[in-house]
Amino acid sequence: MSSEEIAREQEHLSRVYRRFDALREQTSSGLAELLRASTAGTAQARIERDTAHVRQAERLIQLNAAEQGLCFGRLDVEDGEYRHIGRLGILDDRHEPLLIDWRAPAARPFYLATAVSPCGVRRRRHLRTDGRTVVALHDEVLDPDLAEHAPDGQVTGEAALLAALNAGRTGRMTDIVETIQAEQDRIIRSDHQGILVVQGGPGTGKTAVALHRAAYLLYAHRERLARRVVLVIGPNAAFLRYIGQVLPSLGETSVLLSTVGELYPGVVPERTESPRSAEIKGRSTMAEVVAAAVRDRQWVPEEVLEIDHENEVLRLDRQTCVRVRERARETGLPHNLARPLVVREIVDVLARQWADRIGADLLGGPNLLDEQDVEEIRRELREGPAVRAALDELWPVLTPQQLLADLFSSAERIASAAPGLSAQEQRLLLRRAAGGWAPSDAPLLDEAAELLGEDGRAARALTERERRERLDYAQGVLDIAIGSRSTDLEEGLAEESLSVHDLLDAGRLAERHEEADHRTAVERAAADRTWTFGHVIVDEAQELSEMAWRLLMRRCPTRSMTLVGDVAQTGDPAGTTSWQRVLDPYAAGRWRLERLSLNYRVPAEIMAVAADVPVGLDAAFQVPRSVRATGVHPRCWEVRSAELPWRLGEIAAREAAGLEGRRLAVIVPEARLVELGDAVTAAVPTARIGEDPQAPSPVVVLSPKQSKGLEFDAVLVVEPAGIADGSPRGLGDLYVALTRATQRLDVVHSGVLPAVLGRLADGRPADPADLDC
Ligand SMILES: Nc1ncnc2c1ncn2[C@@H]1O[C@H](COP(=O)(O)OP(=O)(O)OP(=O)(O)O)[C@@H](O)[C@H]1O
Repeated sequence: MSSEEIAREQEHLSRVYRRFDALREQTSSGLAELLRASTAGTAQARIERDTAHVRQAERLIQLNAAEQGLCFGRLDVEDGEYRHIGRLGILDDRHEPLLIDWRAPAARPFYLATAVSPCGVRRRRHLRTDGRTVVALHDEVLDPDLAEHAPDGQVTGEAALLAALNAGRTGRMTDIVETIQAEQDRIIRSDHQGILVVQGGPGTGKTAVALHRAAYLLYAHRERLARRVVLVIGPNAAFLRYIGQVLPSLGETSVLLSTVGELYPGVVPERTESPRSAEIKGRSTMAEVVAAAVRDRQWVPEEVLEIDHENEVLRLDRQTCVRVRERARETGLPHNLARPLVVREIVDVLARQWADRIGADLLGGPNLLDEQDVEEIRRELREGPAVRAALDELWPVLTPQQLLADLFSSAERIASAAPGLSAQEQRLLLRRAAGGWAPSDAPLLDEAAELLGEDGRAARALTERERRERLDYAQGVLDIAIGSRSTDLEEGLAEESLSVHDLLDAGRLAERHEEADHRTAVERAAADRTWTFGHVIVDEAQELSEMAWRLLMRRCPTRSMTLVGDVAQTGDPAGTTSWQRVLDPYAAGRWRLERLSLNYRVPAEIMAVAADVPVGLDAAFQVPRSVRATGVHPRCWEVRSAELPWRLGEIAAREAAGLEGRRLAVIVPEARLVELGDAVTAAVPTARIGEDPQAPSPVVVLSPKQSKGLEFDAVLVVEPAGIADGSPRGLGDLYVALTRATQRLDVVHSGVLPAVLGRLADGRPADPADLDC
């Protein structure tokens, strides 16, 4: 590329940055002014100031995020005009576009135009920058006339893409705004309103597409989505850390990243459990089990319930209790909300019994007590400890935590609530009441919360008490103000002058002292179980259980969702191998399936080895086509079974020594994670077992499940047969393990290789041509 051309681009880039700096300065001083502004004023004025504050702060975040690689492309269009494309839109002083946001319609041809279908584009240019300096240009000439005269005959095609794909991995996913491909762009900007499912093999950019779709939707529907927040669900904490920087780097903060297990506010899922019990708890039939567990707590005595009252005994017979229980159930109210009815009816029965006894006319006349007396008896009974204890037995107030802890710690309760489970399955649910929660509990807690209902009375009482306290305080302030009024004023004058009371009553003063909720929408969404999100994105969606889907659907009644996954990679026994089975119950006929077919992560040589694995699962699977080959073929090491740990350590140490800042994952059968992990860490002290969600290490030892969604420069897959046989979905796990590498794959085994790795077993170097590269 000629140096004049680079100089011309540099001139434009410098102009863009000058304007960018001015905008940032303006935004940050506007923000500082808002912060300095007094906190006085009407509630309305405060709301307006808070809104302006949030807007300015968001704008500043967007500007800061966009600084690196601010402008990355240029489109030359047919009328001789050109547009620069970047991370955000910037206008000059005369409101002419200096830079177009990558999400704006005018930028779209940058991602879609091809030589066959140029979309009015003559040339697409990628700018490579270092800080604020243009260092290289890559042109793609889409107009045949122009191509003939292109300088140095440069038609660089996919140079920017390949540069991005060949770069070393840092343990943090980066955005792909500069190189989004046409099939990805179509999904990112899809205007489908309901559930969009993106099915694609490993490395096809599903995660990248999902995150860029979130950024696009926030751009296109900012008002609605920023208020309601976008929820992004990932499989585990390490994965969320891996993707955590992508949306902030695009200036988007109205996004909550979470696992399903963390979606029940206040519960941190730390308990480990077997995949088998997680699978049982993930079944949709568990909704019925939870409902039955609630019903089981609505107790009636076998014959009579006796209640001590003032040294006498009141009696509730079974029939009465059954009648009250049925009436409460018939209301259709959640359990806790139906309790007042139960209390009312039971107390009434007892009060009448007591009144009959103490108000009886010994001469046989009518009862001597009037309705007021009976009302007094009701009040006394309601407050009596014995009656309260009886009510707690008949219809206790329950929290979801209490309900499930009681259920899972009692074989008897499990047997009663889950008669459909075999005795062995019931045993798998049994556990100690203490010990916290597992990820599979969150959907059950949520289900229980729906059935129990929040008992809002306590919260309402608290709000009322706080309001009264504020009023009392305000009244006190006014009284002090009146008390301290000057006494020097002449009488007449004092009457005429306005008092504080005339200007402000206690109610309005109290309102001023009301604490504003300064939490962001994302913080509020995270703390609120009943929050409904503007859009929900689910990554590795094939792994979610039926119960997890029930929870997510409740959080998104509009069904505005993007689900990305690969049913060939399903590893969790609770997960699915059919989108239809998962979605039809919630949105039959209203979900759309899109496919991604190109593999950006895994080089052709590795895919040639991995390609037969999903075919072993289902012959209909289409393996994605790799966009690049590296010339590096996977290697296979056979070692003696007894020697595996130390030989693995030796191989890992050799690989680690040649990493040069790159990252290596050693993926082992889950059952041998600790044993083989120890062997690797003994040989490579910097290695870690399990990806650290806080900081990645250059060498990590992972189970296939832990490696899901992640990628590394080099991968060592250990004992593939152990992975394939390790669980009912073992082939899915093996496919995941084999497709994590961006550069090189090695396989270490002691036993026979699984048949699906035939190409590796043949010792034939994998041939990229097999994948139609
Ligand atoms: N258009 C693109 N430009 C540059 N890099 C891309 C592009 N598309 C995907 N990638 C890169 O390819 C790699 C794989 O992408 P991603 O993790 O999104 O794939 P995936 O389909 O979610 O994979 P898996 O199902 O195996 O987890 C990532 O490093 C991503 O940044």
